[in-house]
Amino acid sequence: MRVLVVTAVAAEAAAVTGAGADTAPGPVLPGGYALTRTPAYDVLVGGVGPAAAAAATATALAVADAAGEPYGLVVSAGIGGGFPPHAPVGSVVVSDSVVAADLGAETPDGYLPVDALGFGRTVHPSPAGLSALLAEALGAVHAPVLTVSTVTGSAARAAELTARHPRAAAEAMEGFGVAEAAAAHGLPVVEIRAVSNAVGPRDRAAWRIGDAMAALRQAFHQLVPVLQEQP
Ligand SMILES: O=C(O)c1cccc(C(=O)CC[C@H]2O[C@@H](n3cnc4c(=O)[nH]cnc43)[C@H](O)[C@@H]2O)c1
Repeated sequence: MRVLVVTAVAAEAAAVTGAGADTAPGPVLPGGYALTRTPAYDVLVGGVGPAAAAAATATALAVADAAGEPYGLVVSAGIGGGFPPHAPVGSVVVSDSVVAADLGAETPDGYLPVDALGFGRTVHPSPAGLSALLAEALGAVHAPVLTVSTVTGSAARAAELTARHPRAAAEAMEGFGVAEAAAAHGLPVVEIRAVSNAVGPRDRAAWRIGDAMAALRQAFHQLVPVLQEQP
């Protein structure tokens, strides 16, 4: 099965590709997106935020389809914020669902997700068996991962998200965009996040980006044989 891994930035892609031997630069895709090939998966740098991630992922999937080499699985990967106590800094989260957490409308009675307004969707379930297998292989938290367009920076916002999504273990900015593109191509999606910071009041001094990149690299090192075994 061909696997497409989508990261936001080049440093995350380097952590993911660094885990696999024999990396080779792939074609530069329309739009200028950089693709790197490894024996186990291709890695795409798609940009920050759900819209950039959706555009890049859709491009890579369309190019692969046109070449007659379609992907079978899409993975959104990178660093992210962890919801205490589920996902401490340095831990890894594998999605059981990818959730758009701020796609909707604010009303006097509270937030309404876009599907409650009669449009689209806000949840992409990850394939249950595969995502559980990946989480088990990594010793990772297996839980919903939220996609936000604005990084949470206050206790009040963190509490609001936790109230709406009590099982959520992580938030990041790209997963739902990747998932929308994957779904348009009929493909399953899994999100994998290494936790660099706690979701809550902004505290730049507490970010552990190096530790999270190391955890991301180690996670994909462990995933290579698991992904290569998939039919
Ligand atoms: O300025 C801040 O307070 C701040 C806090 C955390 C992350 C950022 C970023 O600009 C990074 C965005 C980038 O990294 C992913 N990411 C990492 N941590 C989080 C988070 O807590 N919430 C959402 N996204 C996060 C994200 O997927 C982006 O690719 C700034």
